[in-house]
Amino acid sequence: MGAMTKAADRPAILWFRNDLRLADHAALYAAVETGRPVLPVFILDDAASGAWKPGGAARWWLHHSLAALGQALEGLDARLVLRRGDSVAVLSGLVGESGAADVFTGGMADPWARRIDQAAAEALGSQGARLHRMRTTTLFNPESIRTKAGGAYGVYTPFANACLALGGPKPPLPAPRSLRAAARDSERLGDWDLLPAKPDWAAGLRAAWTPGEHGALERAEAFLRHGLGAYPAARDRPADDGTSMLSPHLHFGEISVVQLWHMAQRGPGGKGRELLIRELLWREFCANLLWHHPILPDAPLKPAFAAMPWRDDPAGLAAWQQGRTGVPIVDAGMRQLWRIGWMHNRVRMIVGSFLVKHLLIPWQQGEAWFWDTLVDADLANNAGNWQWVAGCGADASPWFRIFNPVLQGRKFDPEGDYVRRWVPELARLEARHIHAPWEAPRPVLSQAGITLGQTYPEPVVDLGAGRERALTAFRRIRSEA
Ligand SMILES: Cc1cc2nc3c(=O)[nH]c(=O)nc-3n(C[C@H](O)[C@H](O)[C@H](O)COP(=O)(O)OP(=O)(O)OC[C@H]3O[C@@H](n4cnc5c(N)ncnc54)[C@H](O)[C@@H]3O)c2cc1C
Repeated sequence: MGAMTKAADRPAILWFRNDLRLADHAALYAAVETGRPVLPVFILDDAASGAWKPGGAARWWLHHSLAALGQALEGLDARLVLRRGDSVAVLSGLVGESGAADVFTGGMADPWARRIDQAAAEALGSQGARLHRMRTTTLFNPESIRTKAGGAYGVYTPFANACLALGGPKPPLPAPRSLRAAARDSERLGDWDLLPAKPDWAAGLRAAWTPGEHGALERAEAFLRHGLGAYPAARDRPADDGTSMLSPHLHFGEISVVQLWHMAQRGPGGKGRELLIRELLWREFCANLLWHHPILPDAPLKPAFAAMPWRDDPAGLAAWQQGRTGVPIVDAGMRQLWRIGWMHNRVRMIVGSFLVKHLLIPWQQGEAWFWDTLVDADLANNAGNWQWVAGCGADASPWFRIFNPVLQGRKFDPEGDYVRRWVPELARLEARHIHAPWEAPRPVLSQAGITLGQTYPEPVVDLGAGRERALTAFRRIRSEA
């Protein structure tokens, strides 16, 4: 069939990955520009991604995002082709079936995806077709941000300054107005079992989010209009919902970071814009780290940390995962994560520090739990930030600086409203006790309906002792770290 197809009718395959949108999509744009019919495809390849296949919360999001993309394509009289299996085999099959000569794609700097890219380029080449890889998920090409000596940046600030010196990314590309679509058989999204069924734990996710390009743009516009001004003050107070909550939309590429950058330039700006751009550059930095250090999700960038005397503590890990550590700000964060698949950044730092320092549990175990429960689970951001929290990353917080979760709670949740929202059994406790209920006088606790050890746990670790244990462990590897 391939050889029989007239050149002008040979479709261009558009292989969607974590760039599930129509606007500012360099690969889609290039496919449309060929003037040939476009065959849009998404491949679910759980075997290739291995341990890093999308976790439970991300699968929920992926289902809805693909449904939204499918609908948007139908608006252009095109049909999204869904296939499951080995990416290279699926692409080769589609090229064989359709006679396509070109496959356009973007997305995915993840090491497993880069391996697929290489294998796909070779396989398609042997069929007389070409893989065109475009940039759709980052501001800049990771190879283009280099130190003066030509190396990769390991520290955020000079990296961010190098990006800013480039003067920002090019303006975003428009979404295609029309599409000459090619069609092939598609699997049914419902058959992929991406949604939880028994039990259906996704009620909180459904209430909190609207996956898809439309939902992403609405959230971005609302945040830029109403949230950016207050962002500098509100972004560190988890009770205020003062951040954009765009991370899952950015991870799945329902809005591009380039679009967001340019949208942010239009408004009044000021400090809020500057800080938002700085955060987008943290995302870029993590992507860059993963590009240059594919081991980032698995092993410490500072090799001395491989000798860290971590503890094996299944009970401590379970208490942390379930939000039952007895440390209110930690439990609030972990329960927010469980309920809506997202946690405020300040609290991510607190719960991360508590796990790796006070409990001395390996950061990879926290990383894995986040991977399964975050709707924004992103290989680069998750690994980069866990390494930062653990002190073993490229540009990490010093190991000996150990967050005190009580002081962090009092500083960033002074009224205790965030704790009250997510840990309702503490809701009646006054603000001055809410971050350390074990220090509250017994009558105060009983007036608030709390019996420690029964209605709410005693702390799983004495904070002072946990801190000392962590420092001792660190001293053992310090000479090399
Ligand atoms: C232990 C730990 C694990 C994390 N895991 C992830 C993850 O899997 N996926 C993820 O997207 N973020 C992760 N982060 C980073 C950060 O917490 C989230 O990006 C942020 O909370 C998302 O909320 P927002 O969209 O409202 O952020 P905003 O403050 O509105 O920031 C806008 C965007 O900037 C980017 N950004 C902000 N902070 C960071 C950061 N520290 N590192 C990288 N990018 C950042 C995100 O894309 C975010 O959507 C992690 C942080 C920690 C401490």
